[in-house]
Amino acid sequence: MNYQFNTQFWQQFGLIAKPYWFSGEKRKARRSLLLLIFLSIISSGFLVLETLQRGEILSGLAEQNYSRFLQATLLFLGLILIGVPSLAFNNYIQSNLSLHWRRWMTRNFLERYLDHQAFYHLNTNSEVDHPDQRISEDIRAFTQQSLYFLVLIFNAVVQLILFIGLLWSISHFLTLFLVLYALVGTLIATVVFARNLAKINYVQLQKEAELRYGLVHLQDHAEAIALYQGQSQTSQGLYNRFLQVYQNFSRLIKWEFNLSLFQNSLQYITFILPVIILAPSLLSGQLEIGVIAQSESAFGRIWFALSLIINELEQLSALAASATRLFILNQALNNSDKLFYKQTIKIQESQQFNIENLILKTPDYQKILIQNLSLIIQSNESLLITGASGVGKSSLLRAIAGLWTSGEGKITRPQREQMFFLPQRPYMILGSLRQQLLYPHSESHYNDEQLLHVLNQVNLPHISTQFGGLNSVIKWSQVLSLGEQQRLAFARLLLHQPQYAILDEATSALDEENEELLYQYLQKIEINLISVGHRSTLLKYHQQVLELSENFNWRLMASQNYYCSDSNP
Ligand SMILES: Nc1ncnc2c1ncn2[C@@H]1O[C@H](COP(=O)(O)OP(=O)(O)OP(=O)(O)O)[C@@H](O)[C@H]1O
Repeated sequence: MNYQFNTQFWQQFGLIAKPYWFSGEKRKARRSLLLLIFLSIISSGFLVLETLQRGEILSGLAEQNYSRFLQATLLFLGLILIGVPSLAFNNYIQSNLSLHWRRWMTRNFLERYLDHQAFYHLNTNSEVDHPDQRISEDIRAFTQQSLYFLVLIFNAVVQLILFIGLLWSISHFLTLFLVLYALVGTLIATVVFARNLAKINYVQLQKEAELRYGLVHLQDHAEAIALYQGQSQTSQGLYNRFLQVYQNFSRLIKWEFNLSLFQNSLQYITFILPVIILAPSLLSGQLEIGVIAQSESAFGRIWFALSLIINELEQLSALAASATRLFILNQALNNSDKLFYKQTIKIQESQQFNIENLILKTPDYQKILIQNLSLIIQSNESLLITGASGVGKSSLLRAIAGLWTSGEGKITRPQREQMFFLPQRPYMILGSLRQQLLYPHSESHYNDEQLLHVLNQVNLPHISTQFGGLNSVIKWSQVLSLGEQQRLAFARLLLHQPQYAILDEATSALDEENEELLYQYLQKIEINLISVGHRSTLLKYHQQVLELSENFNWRLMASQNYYCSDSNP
């Protein structure tokens, strides 16, 4: 991980920042950026002229010259009329542009996160922790802070150019002294503080994400934790997560304290420096008092420009941490299909279904689950997969889906759109009952009557009225029993009517009567089944049985023979 502001860091930064400015929105984005730069010039010009006029007002007063005083005051008021709206508009454009940038980046990351099911693979990669936080928090910080610094640096450069002339005309020595002073300060700040602060900020983001994840986990598993009476263990776990946040933040506070000492020491000396250096010229009558005020202002502005890194080091370190986290996520998303696993099991799409010499391993390649499996499922046949817990039944389904590719051999199967998977744990989306039924599609080709009919078919005639109709949005996973959720999942399957239904213990929570009802519907509409299950009652819906056993052994037989064999389920 890179915590230094070196070339590599800036390359990574550029890689994250660049795409938006070359995207379909580039014209609008660049126009806003140009406007922002223009407003920055106006605002900086306003600051120079306003400084000069303030000096003039003071000099007019000291000289007791009424017309000089009046002219300077009127000019000052005129400047305010132009300058103040420019400053406000400047902020408005900056916030707006960063919001658009954030929208674009969020969409871009989200699309790639969901594309090719990268979210599934990323979950098993420890380097890319908490992609949720990277997509929400880090993108927000990155877009806001990048523009903030861009404007700040631009303002600094403009003010440097404008004020350095003014200060140079007052005192060469003062100008040179200030430049040297700021350079030495920046060097010390970068070497001593920057690297440590960026690292601590990076860890802070990580720890905050872990704490938030723990709290969300508690919310998601509230019932299980309450039934186990696991509150004290959970509370301890959450507090431990918070302690890590606390400890790292304490380190951050200490470093910020040291930085603040350093910043303030440098800063306060600059308040008195111009007066000390120019005092002899003022006392000897060479300079007016107004010039001292002008030089103080110019000195302050130049100091602001030159000490940008020193003064903004905390923010810069936070930006560096977010940029690094986004860079890592970006890289993982770009390589999600090849980064984590070697693609070894071949998948071929066809109307046939067969498996040839399959060796299936866990994604970390540490354990062989199935060795040399070959089978054919005829177009009018169904397959029941059975075997002891943990032998690899669900993993075989993952390989068929293309989620796990670790191993060897070839799987020939129809396109994914023609296959419908019901996973072991029913998945209830956050949405209405209608969306629940239509999932994973969002557009409905079905009217209310058809949706209610399918609910009836899966023996859930009551849930629509019980929970406020098809459009009511509630936490379905909390209000429906496991068996009801499994029946709702079947309703989805009946609506979609795929060529193949892949059922991973999809009726495990149902009584035999309900299970029979659902399987009979599937048989009636002639969907090919690949089921994982333990009950002998399932045998009659499948023509073949694949039994997996320990030490990656397997046997395949016709279901009627399996029924008679001595190790039937
Ligand atoms: N992401 C993973 N990384 C490494 N190993 C895994 C992963 N997921 C599962 N495994 C391991 O793979 C083996 C097979 O798991 P699988 O879920 O296929 O078992 P199963 O036969 O379906 O069991 P059950 O009947 O209990 O659902 C298990 O030993 C499990 O620990």
